[in-house]
Amino acid sequence: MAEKREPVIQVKNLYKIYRVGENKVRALNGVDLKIYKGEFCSIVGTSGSGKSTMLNMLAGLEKPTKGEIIVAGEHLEKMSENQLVKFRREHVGFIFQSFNLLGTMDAVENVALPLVFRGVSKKERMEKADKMLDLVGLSKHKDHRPNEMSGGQQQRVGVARALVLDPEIIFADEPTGNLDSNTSAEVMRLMQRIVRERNQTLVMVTHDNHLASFADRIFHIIDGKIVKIEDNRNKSEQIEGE
Ligand SMILES: Nc1ncnc2c1ncn2[C@@H]1O[C@H](COP(=O)(O)OP(=O)(O)OP(=O)(O)O)[C@@H](O)[C@H]1O
Repeated sequence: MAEKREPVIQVKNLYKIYRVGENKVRALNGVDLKIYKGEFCSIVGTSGSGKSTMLNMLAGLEKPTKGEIIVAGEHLEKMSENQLVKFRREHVGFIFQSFNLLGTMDAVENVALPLVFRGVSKKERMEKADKMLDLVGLSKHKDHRPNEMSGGQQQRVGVARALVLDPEIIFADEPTGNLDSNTSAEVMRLMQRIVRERNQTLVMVTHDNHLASFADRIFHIIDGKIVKIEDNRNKSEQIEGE
């Protein structure tokens, strides 16, 4: 059972409170959750519910007001900025809504780019990027630039680029926000398959219940609180901690 395994992400009593003038906004208002290795989890909620804040905390992009965030055995809330940069480089991959591809580079070069910062040789970079593009079904588009590809193809390049470093955890913020519903479903199925095959952990935030349902488990967030966890694998519902 998943519950017996060590979680790769654990959040305890997490709060993020923003001050806006005289007011306090409780973006996260006491969150507890566990995510296990190999899971595809989605965090779903309406605009302003706290999804992006949650993802930023889990990825070490922002500091909490209170609480613990333990990712890959490390306490993020205790880290300095420099330690967080190192943590992200070593453990985390990102898939963005806007793809963030470089227009002057072709698909292989875009996918190989993160490896440049790792000091990987050119030959090895190209080989790895080439393999990743095969994995995401873009074997025929390797020398295409972003403006010579469809939105779905561009996002598949984005997925390949996030995975080329073989990160333990991948974070995706509305990864198909710019795509039509059929293409979105295709990208979801692709992410689902790859994460399963490679036993990676994927955390996605979205406002879209249908897209969220592609995940193994779905965390519903309202006003900075997880109100329900759906388990798609056995279709039962559970409340965290029970
Ligand atoms: N830097 C900030 N300063 C003040 N308030 C903030 C800040 N960032 C977020 N908030 C507030 O915190 C709450 C949660 O915001 P968050 O961006 O996490 O929501 P979200 O669910 O991702 O929404 P969306 O789907 O619209 O992106 C909102 O009320 C928002 O106004």
